[in-house]
Amino acid sequence: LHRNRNNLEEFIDKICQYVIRDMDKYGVCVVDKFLGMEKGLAVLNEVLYMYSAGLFEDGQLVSNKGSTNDLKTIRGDQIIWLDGKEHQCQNIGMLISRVDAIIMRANKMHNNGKIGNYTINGRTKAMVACYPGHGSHYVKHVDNPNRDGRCITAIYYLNRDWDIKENGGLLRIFPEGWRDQVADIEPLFDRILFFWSDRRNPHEVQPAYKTRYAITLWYFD
Ligand SMILES: O=C(O)CNC(=O)c1n[nH]c2ccccc2c1=O
Ligand SMILES: [Fe+2]
Repeated sequence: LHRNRNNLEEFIDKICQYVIRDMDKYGVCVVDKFLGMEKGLAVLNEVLYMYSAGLFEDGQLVSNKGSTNDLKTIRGDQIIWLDGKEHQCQNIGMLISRVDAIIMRANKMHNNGKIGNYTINGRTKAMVACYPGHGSHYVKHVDNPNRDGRCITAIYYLNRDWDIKENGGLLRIFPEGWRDQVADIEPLFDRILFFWSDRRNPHEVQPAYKTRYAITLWYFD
């Protein structure tokens, strides 16, 4: 266990350098193979179990232009809020503590205890979101447009064998200052994404045609 702990510490340090550099440079950072296959699957199985148990709240109704241009209301994202200490959520809890470790370490390591210009001192619970397919999407938005305290969005994706052409569900970020460039992020299994939550990063979830799961944490300063 001791050896694993060292590896974990080293891993967290490495990821942390990467997050600090990319957040400073782009305001967006993607890390793949965040937990590894075994732990990633354990998190996915807990999410699937809760979904099959009907624990997700009903998705918000989103009006969608139907094929004949009539307004079709479809169910958008369905969510459940967790603190990771619930029964049957210990792997989700482990994921949350790994992300916390990265953010807290980045806080310490970077220009006297700040990441960007923030001193992170808290976060929301974890929001597990499911886009049920059938074109469910999320319109272009800013997570924190009016200084509600959230400064970093962290999204962990759980979608195995995801084919963006077939299944859609692309996350497109329109980073401020990138002119007409965009950041297209596929919601791939065991991928984690960080970005500044404020107006620097308007983003949208394009229509998904297969069930699409993600776990989001928002960090406060
Ligand atoms: O899943 C993604 O790739 C990006 N997802 C989002 O930007 C996103 N942003 N804000 C929300 C607020 C409430 C419920 C779901 C969401 C949501 O999926
Ligand atoms: Fe968002």
